[in-house]
Amino acid sequence: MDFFRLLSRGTKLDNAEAFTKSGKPVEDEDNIIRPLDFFHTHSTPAQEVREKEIKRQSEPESHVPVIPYQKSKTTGNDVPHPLTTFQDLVSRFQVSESLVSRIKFPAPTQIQSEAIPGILHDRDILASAPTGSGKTLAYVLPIAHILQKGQQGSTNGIKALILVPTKELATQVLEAFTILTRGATTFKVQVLTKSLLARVTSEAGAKAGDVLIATPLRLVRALAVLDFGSLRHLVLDEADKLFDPAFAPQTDDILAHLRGRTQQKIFLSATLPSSIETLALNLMTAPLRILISPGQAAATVAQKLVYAGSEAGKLLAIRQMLKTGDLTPPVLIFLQSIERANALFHELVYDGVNVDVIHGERTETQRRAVVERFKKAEVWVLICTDVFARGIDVHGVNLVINYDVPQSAQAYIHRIGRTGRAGKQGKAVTFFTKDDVESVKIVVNVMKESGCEVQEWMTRLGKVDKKTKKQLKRKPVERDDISTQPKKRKRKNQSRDKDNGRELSTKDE
Ligand SMILES: Nc1ncnc2c1ncn2[C@@H]1O[C@H](COP(=O)(O)OP(=O)(O)OP(=O)(O)O)[C@@H](O)[C@H]1O
Repeated sequence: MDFFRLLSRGTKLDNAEAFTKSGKPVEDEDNIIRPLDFFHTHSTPAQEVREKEIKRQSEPESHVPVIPYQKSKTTGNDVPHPLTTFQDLVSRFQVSESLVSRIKFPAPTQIQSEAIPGILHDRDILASAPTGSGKTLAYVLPIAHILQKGQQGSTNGIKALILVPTKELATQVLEAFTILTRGATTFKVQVLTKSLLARVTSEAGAKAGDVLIATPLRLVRALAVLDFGSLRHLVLDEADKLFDPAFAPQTDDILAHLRGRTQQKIFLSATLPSSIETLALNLMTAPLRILISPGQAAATVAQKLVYAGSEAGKLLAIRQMLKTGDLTPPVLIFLQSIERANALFHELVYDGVNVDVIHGERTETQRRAVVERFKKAEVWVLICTDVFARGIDVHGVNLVINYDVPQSAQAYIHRIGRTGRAGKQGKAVTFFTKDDVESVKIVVNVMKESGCEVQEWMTRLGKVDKKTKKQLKRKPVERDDISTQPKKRKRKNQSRDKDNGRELSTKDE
């Protein structure tokens, strides 16, 4: 096949050694894995690197990097002047000195600079800006100011509703509000947890807070009992995800329920396909459309494609990286299904790696605990499905590995966007095999769009047609089993994983 002829020419030019599954060098093009050259720039032992990372996390605020500005376009009527400094908020918008003093960053990021004045001027906002560019603060800050100033009056209902696709992201948005308003808040921010849902649905008059952060699946069950009479701001964070088939029915119900009540709509994401843009613009009034490097991966992520030959080659590559100390923690590894994530988890646990796994079949408590442990650096390698691809901000993730090629450009951009955040540098590696002949084109295209250096064979791949793109989104590539474990142990692991799943159906939402 032409693709593999191109590929083999490209990889040979790489001047990299090739290995069989057994670790012996070979000439053969099949079943090969090539060393990941850019990892070889540092080979510090993992423990030492970890200590450095912890030290870096506790650096004083003055070391916070300024996120560089990128190509942007803001359109709409009467586009407000961008914000130059956070201090401008005091003179231009009478934001309190105490609120501004809690911002720990030296300057607003580009999206903050463009969106904050728009929100404070009461405009609807449709914004696309790269992963890790500070979109959360871009809406949390102005909403906190408006609520603190008491411009809402003293009614009891929900004044701001923030919709997000995952519970982890909901918790993160709550933290952003808490950091900004700690000790001085005149309003209450709540996540619609299982217990809050139970309270508002069973106790007459139970309050859901001034700001409610919710996932669509849970919110839709509480719509009838929540008081949206004073709603002023509706934020859809990861807006495109909230309109994809997994959430669209609930998101539609929520928007229909709120029709006519919401005063300001703010939709954000790092990826806004044109269909979602059209849909969003139809829901808005005289919006500001802010596009910062739309459809591109964050410029701070060094992207790399690695031909792994076969499924066994991928596992070998991971083991090789572990051996050489190239798997510098914290690391995220994405797989296409829960079953595969569990299988890789059992392989790496068996290898003695400090690893955990997060996906939709783990209970809410387990998910919370895993994220906490990963944030505290108690877990070094976190295996995940796309449930962890959106919005999650873990300080200093060094490396994202796409063990399985993602099924869309959006999934790829969000997955690799877990590294290279807030102006820091990160690395992303995508393994592919001959099963990925179409999906790898999507990755190459994003690499080209993001200005990455691409090898000669990549430039000849062409694009995926629309039909194939749709098929890929709907149905993941069928792959060989990951597990190398004896049948008996494999069955034991699978039954333990199933128990986790059963626990989910009774304990989780
Ligand atoms: N002005 C700023 N300067 C430097 N860092 C900032 C600034 N504002 C926010 N950050 C930090 O940048 C990181 C990424 O922010 P945030 O999670 O809001 O990104 P995002 O654009 O929403 O990303 P994603 O698209 O992945 O959800 C956070 O750790 C945040 O604290």
